[in-house]
Amino acid sequence: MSLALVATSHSPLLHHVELAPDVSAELENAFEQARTFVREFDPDIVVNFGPDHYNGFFYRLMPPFCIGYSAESIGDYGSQAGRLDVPEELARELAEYVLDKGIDLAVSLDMQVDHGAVQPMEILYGDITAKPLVPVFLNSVAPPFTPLSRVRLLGEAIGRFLATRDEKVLLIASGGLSHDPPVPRLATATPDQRSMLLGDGGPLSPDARAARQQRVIDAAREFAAGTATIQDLAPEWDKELLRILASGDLSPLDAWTPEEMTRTAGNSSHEVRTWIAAYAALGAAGPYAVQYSYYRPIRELIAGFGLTTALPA
Ligand SMILES: O=C(O)CCc1cccc(O)c1O
Ligand SMILES: [Fe+2]
Repeated sequence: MSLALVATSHSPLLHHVELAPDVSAELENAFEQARTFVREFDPDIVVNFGPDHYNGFFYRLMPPFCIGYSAESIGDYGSQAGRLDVPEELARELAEYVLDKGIDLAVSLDMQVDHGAVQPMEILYGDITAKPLVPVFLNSVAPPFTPLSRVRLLGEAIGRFLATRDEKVLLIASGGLSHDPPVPRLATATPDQRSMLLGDGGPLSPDARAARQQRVIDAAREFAAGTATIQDLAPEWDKELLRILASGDLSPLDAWTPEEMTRTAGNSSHEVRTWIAAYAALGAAGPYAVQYSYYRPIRELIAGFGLTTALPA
């Protein structure tokens, strides 16, 4: 067994807004560093820690964690649609192992995933089917949230399972860091939004999807112009998180409450759960060292944008 990790923010706005040329070049350099890293590691399989934004998981039944035995990307914001190459047998063995260690999770025989799960594969490989991939969903937008200690334990159990395997495994985490894009929320939902959040009515109509995406694109333009009402990015919180993840000791995160995360870093800051799980998985196999670390708060993307790579030390 050997492990490697790429954790990166995602933002569908990458393809829908203009960035200053220097920021764009800097970001492209970060992506290129990650591409070189995965090319050199040359994984056999990917374990992909991703959130969802009410495209595959709804309040009709919202699990904290779910492993997909089979999965399909819905293709929102122009992301690549279609089935992922999920090794079903491995996904099942992983889910059984994690449950056996006392970490409750759901399984899906047909997981639907959105940009939040697939964008790193698009950035790294230009193809979401480039590697066999086991999708691990962590609820990161739909309160109530499980404590971070449970996220850490999920990651550790996955890391221990992977330590028993022969494959070279790339751990991918997707999301965060601080950010507060205008994703509909149950607490403030209109009746129509509430029905959408429940998952009633099936897939959004093309018009409804276009309207939903345009609302986020408009919010990003306003946020960059300084006129949006969404919560500001929290660079100090982001840097503290990156410091803790790089330290190899994730236990300080057990004291971070979901409420405080939301208050300080925004409703979608919970996407950092994917990073915590992936780093915990890497750490379960032994000491690690961060190889590359990029961070910049990018209002045009509505993201405290981070990208790190890490390897066993
Ligand atoms: O439309 C949505 O559901 C949210 C889109 C979105 C925007 C900025 C950063 C993100 O992480 C993100 O997911
Ligand atoms: Fe997201």
